[in-house]
Amino acid sequence: MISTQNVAQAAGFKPQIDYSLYLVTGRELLPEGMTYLESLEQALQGGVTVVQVREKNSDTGEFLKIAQQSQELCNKYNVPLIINDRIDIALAIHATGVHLGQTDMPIAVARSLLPPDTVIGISCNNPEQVEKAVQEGADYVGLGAVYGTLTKNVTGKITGPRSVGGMLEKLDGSDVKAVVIGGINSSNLLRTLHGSVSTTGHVLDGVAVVSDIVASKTPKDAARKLSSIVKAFKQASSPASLATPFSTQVASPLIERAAALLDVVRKHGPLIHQITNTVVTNQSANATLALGASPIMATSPHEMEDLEKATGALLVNFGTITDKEGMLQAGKFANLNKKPVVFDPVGVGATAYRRSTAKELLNFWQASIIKGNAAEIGALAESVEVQAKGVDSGGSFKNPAEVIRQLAKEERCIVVLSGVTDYITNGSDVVALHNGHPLLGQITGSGCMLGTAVATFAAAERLRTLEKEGSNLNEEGKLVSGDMLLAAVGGVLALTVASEVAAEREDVKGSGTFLAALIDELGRLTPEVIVDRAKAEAFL
Ligand SMILES: Cc1ncc(COP(=O)(O)OP(=O)(O)O)c(N)n1
Ligand SMILES: Cc1nc(C(=O)O)sc1CCOP(=O)(O)O
Repeated sequence: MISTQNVAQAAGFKPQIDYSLYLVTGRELLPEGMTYLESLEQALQGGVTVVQVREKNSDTGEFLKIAQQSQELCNKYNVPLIINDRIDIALAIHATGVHLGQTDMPIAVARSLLPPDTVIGISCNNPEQVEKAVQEGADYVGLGAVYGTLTKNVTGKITGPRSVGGMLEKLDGSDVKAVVIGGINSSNLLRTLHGSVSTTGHVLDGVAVVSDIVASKTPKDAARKLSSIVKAFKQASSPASLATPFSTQVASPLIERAAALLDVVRKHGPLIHQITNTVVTNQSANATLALGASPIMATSPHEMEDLEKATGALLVNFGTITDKEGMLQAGKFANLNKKPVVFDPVGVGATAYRRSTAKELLNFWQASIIKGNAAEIGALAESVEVQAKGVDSGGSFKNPAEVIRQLAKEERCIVVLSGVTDYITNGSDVVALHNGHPLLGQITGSGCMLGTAVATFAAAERLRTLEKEGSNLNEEGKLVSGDMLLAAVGGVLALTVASEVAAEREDVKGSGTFLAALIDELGRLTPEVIVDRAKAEAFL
């Protein structure tokens, strides 16, 4: 049977491949009772869009037979076939393409041997390799390994999604396509797609998978699940589906909508899971209750799978980092259950351990909102402008809006920079809020309570959006439903406005009575008071 791909090749055109779901075969992983061709056909029926035959332990004759059989099946489903490493096998079956590794035949030599319309892909593990692949005329790159995998002994570094952005940026201005590979499954796929974007907005064309499909007893279902996640992500991130940017809104409706989330908190009383530090656990829990939500301060990694199904949002505050495994698992399951994750990297600039832990966490799960003071944001942004003084900050940025914009693009999330003026960005629009009171600086943990308030409003914004939008395909493709910029603005305003009202009370004589009054005023706060007192400015 002749496929459309073969017809395009025969006419001398390079075939256009849909890389959305790229199956790399692995016969040694097949479950008992499942034949290779049965598994491949099911995978094709489930929505695999391109297949690579990868035979690491076969002699030439066996490889050729498997390649021919695979091609018959792929042609039946009009799916292109690529051969791993072996130019001779690709030539023998007129394959659509070959996939080369860094230590395989150079692209130029492979090109000289293959018909000009053959697609050539190459594995890359860092931006320099991607740059070289573009110069040498690759048609696509396989980036990885993005996570650890049992399928192959990976020699390069595990990139994590955060390093994929830097590699994708090297493809800007070229037609070279990109997939990620290594440890991808239906549980981490959406988070991987969301996190693997360059600061210039370059996204992946697809994902390559071996074991999640090949080792499955139901490869059709496995492929279908992966395929629907990729489709939903592509739909949600298409320009037409992206939310109206703030720059086309006026500031006051934004404040009104953010303040209105307080009513949603009180209507639903969402559970706010907080892994926080031992200094502030009690007052953060009381602040959560006062706002109308319900705190749970669990830390054990063993309960995160259950907990993140029930929670409204997760706050990871690593002020006393004693529960790293709990933090890793909590974020992973929050991403899986599409719950907002607020990260408060307390004192991240203070020690090398904190810096490496922050990187590890941000590579393992995707934060929806990062909140920190100038020193914390500076440390994450690798800026030398502001120094850490323990968990406090010394100095300020010359251009805070630019620092947080860049960090938001790199981390693919909302960034809140707290201080006398609080700055909030989604990577393009920046809101500055001038509320708050100096007494907030006189109590320990006011920054941690800010994280609590932001997480509470994030839970409310997600609930509000799901109530309004239901479960359409556009929401399915998002890691978290709702406008997390709005949530961050609401959470910051709730705490800072309540602090102003508390400080004005006659019974407040100093920081001790202020803390009690602050909890009271969080409980008495209304959306109207927030709107009346909000001092907001927008930098577009
Ligand atoms: C899509 C895709 N990306 C990367 C690889 C790995 O190829 P390589 O580096 O040649 O390693 P082996 O597959 O030969 O072990 C791939 N096969 N496919
Ligand atoms: C074939 C291959 N190449 C990799 C690379 O990093 O280049 S990782 C990998 C195996 C991917 O298998 P799984 O989807 O089962 O994790």
